Amino acid sequence: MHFYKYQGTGNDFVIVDNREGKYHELSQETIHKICDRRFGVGGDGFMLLNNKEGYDFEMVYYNADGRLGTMCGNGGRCIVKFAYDMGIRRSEYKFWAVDGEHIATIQKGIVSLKMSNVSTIQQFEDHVILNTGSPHYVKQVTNLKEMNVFEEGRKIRYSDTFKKEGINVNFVEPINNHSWRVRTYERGVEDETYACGTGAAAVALAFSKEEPGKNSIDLEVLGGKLRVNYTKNEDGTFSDIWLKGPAEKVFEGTIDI
Ligand SMILES: N[C@@H](CCC[C@H](N)C(=O)O)C(=O)O
Repeated sequence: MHFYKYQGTGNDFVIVDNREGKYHELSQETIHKICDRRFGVGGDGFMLLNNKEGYDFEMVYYNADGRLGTMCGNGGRCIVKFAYDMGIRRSEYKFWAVDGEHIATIQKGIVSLKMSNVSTIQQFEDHVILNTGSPHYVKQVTNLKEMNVFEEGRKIRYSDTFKKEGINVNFVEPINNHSWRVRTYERGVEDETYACGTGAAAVALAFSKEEPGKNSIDLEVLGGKLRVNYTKNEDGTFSDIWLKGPAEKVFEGTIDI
């Protein structure tokens, strides 16, 4: 199987062009092995680029554990860059993913991806839960640089409340008024990753200003910088959510499956 490896702020993915439909039947075990950093190519996730009527393509996303995933923001940005590199050239992309239609653009190496609208945010005493295409737990902490995100994130992800469905756990610390530092424990990878796009969007919305209006937040993640733009509506819902950042090809090759 010919594969391509892409990364967006260090969130890395193996991508396969499946427009001929040869790879619809890959097993969970095969995908898990491809994503293994010792026995396979290595990646936080695996994606198929499929044909889809009425769209430029369809994105099918699997977590590194080989299970079909919910939406992946950085994966979405990487697959748009992949589509461009494969000759699918558009000024504006329209593609289908597990949570519905997405729009994206590429400008000067920055891939901007429109995320699904968010209507509900659950506020708890010391954390926030919301779904930006994937489920996220967001908690503000101090000394984030020194924190053991793997251990602390894992405790929450495998707590009685979340162990069945799983959740992505984001720890955040403000840098200034418009930027936050974020580190994420990702469900399905079951480890800290260098970035999480739906997590970055979740952090931006979880700590949005009280007043409705347009806003822009910068997120510093282990693998670089992301930006999230959004509109907070009068009724407290969020729309026009854009995830922005770099996405690039790392290498390509073939693997026996
Ligand atoms: N890396 C992601 C999120 C991928 C999905 C996640 N692992 C889950 O199971 O919810 C991103 O960039 O959004």
